[in-house]
Amino acid sequence: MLRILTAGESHGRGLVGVIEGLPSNVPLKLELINQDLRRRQQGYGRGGRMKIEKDQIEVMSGIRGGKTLGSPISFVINNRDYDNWREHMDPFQENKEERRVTRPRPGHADLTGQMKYNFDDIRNVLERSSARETAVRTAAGSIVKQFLKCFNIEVYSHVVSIGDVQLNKNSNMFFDTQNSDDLVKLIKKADESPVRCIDQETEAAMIQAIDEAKADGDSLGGVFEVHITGVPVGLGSYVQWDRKLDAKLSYALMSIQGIKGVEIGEGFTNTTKPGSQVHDEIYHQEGQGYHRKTNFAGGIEGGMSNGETIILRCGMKPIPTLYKPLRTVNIHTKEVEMATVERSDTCAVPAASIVGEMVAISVIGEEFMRKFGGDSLEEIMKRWKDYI
Ligand SMILES: Cc1cc2nc3c(=O)[nH]c(=O)nc-3n(C[C@H](O)[C@H](O)[C@H](O)COP(=O)(O)O)c2cc1C
Ligand SMILES: C=C(O[C@@H]1CC(C(=O)O)=C[C@@H](OP(=O)(O)O)[C@H]1O)C(=O)O
Repeated sequence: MLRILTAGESHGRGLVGVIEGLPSNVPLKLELINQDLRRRQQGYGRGGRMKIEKDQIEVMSGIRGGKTLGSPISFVINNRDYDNWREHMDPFQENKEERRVTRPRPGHADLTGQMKYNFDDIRNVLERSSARETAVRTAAGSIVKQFLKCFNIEVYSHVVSIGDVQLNKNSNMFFDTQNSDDLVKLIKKADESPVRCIDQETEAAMIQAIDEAKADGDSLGGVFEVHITGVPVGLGSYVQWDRKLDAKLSYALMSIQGIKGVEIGEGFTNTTKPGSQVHDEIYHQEGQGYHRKTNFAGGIEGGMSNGETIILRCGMKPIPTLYKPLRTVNIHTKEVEMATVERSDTCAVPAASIVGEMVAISVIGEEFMRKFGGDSLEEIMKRWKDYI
């Protein structure tokens, strides 16, 4: 079992992560983890906080001499912003009453969290509900990513829509496995671009949409796509509902702050077509084995990976904090007021696409361990080679 736990408040001292269940002897480069942390911090539409933070992993246990020990890996990511928030975070502060956050933001965890945990200060909710937590899941996923790279499994993502600006459907949605290498090249290139879109013209329109939303004090959501290549046939299972790979991936992706929809392959488009145009025909060739020429299923059939690229699409709602705030109710006076304006992102879809990669690859890691699991990398490698 591969398990990942996170802890930490957005403006507290820092964040903590624990990963348990990785085998020993996996070579890990901290620079690659820091690179993924940097990728998550970038993306057009982010607010002032990302100029303050320079996320870096500080390993506390589980790695020695650049390799995993098989023991729990624990690590810390510091919040540089803590120095600016010490007084707000101190429960014995002076002016405590005045500093309380009392005007819940529609769309955030504020109101329900305050009622559920019986707080008189919404800061107690927003500190943990914040997507700052995704820095830890990114670092953890990046570690799992390095493990799976030993087995030629890789993960990519790109943004397919921001607000109502969409990537032309024909350019990537009707994914043809024969052209997958070309698409991967495009997606890798998009990693460098501000919105992470594979088409430059669409990218420019997305940037404009974000700029306009920012100028209006508004926010935008959108859709990103995650591709996982090299996944062997048979991760996940049809034998029990909670072992299905599509269900596990959806669960993990849905847990990312702001994600409200998950689609596997052409899930929704397929609902509008007859079966003859939807199901991927099966071929066999010496050397290549079984394969498909289309991938409308997104690499998963019957709750199991079928050997094709796994394609996942996530819909993110617009950011709840608005500089032109919505109407709300003060939790102390019950008077109508405008919602709290905390410093905020305008659009975090490009950033969320990196988190999507990392939580998806973590699920693949967990299922990979379930199928080929062993105590050392060498032991797992033997089992994997034998199976392949
Ligand atoms: C990378 C990332 C950055 C985010 N930045 C903000 C932000 O700056 N302001 C904000 O109000 N919400 C932001 N969110 C979204 C909120 O965290 C999220 O909407 C909130 O926790 C409520 O959860 P829910 O939308 O899943 O219901 C961000 C989400 C992600 C993934
Ligand atoms: C800190 C991060 O994202 C934060 C997520 C977030 C929210 O409400 O989810 C609100 C903002 O926090 P702050 O008010 O400190 O600027 C974002 O910056 C991060 O991604 O590392």
